[in-house]
Amino acid sequence: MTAPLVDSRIVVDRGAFRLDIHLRIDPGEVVALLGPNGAGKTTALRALAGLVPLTDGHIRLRDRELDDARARRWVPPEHRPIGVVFQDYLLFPHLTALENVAFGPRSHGTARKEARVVAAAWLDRVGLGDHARRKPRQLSGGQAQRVALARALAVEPELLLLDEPLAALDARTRLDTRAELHRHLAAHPGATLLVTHDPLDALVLADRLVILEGGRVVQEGDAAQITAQPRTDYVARLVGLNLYRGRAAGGGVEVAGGLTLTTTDAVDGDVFVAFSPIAVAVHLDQPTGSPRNTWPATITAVQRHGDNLRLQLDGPIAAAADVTPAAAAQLELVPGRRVWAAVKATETRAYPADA
Ligand SMILES: Nc1ncnc2c1ncn2[C@@H]1O[C@H](COP(=O)(O)OP(=O)(O)OP(=O)(O)O)[C@@H](O)[C@H]1O
Repeated sequence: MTAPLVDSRIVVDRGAFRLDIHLRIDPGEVVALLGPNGAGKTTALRALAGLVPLTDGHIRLRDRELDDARARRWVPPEHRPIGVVFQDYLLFPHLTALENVAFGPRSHGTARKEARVVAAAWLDRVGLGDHARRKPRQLSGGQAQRVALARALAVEPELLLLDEPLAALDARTRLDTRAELHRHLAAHPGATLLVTHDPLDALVLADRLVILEGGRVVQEGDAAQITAQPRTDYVARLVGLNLYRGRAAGGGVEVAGGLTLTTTDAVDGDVFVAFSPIAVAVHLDQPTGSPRNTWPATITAVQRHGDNLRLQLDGPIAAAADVTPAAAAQLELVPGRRVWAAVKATETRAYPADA
């Protein structure tokens, strides 16, 4: 096992909110910090950058202690081998693209002339060599993002921090910039921490996902592990699954509302059961026949979901069900309608809750 590049315990108190996480990042690794609003993602990123003091814990980068709350050690941001791209890029409006990028190396002590040479090379690498003299207001959102990335990479940081790097872009630009960012991150020899609440950014750009909720890590792993076995409602929604906690015994899992779901996975004790909204069939009468789980439900909402419609169902368990527009029209699936939901045992996945 290689030694981690970043080894940290980050504790930050902000009034009623407390962030308390262990975060390790390997050399060359891209980690996405994912979580709902207010989970503490930006706080963690700002603590790593040296912009927020630790209440407790430490931040070690390679063999250097950047922060140690108890020893009262704190290395200021400009002396950290860290590059940051903020959510709104924070380009200086009165400086040209070239001067904005040169600001990175300048603030790390590089001489003016050399900083401009480095900056020009980085602008070339992000495809903006011919925009060097433009001011930020003369750049598109995607171009400003690339200037901010060039500025962060121009200091050759050991750790690159990206805070919602694509959030300010429209859908089309986002697609192109995401692919481009992926190339730059693959070429970046240092480690990267990416803060996002877009699961697609995380899945495309990151090697590993760390999921934060309420200032704590609730789950971490690669995309396959997380999508296979979500462990919280937030993660389940993120990967598009219905998720329930229950007690398993003899092939059945007792979940909420006295409902027992039959699964084909051999499990025992406290478990999660997950299934996709696509696996949920909706009927007007209780279906019989092949081994199915069925329960009565009321439609509470109908939303467009890709080519299908997504129904929110209330009942002994809350569930999302995807149906075709044709089925919805034929069965008159509208809010308030009482239906039967059905899921085949083979479409469910059950796994231990305390793994
Ligand atoms: N400067 C501050 N002073 C006091 N509390 C703050 C400050 N900044 C953030 N907080 C609080 O810290 C908590 C975490 O905020 P943070 O911005 O880290 O979350 P986040 O996961 O990045 O959220 P978002 O996705 O909305 O950006 C929130 O409860 C927030 O209200």
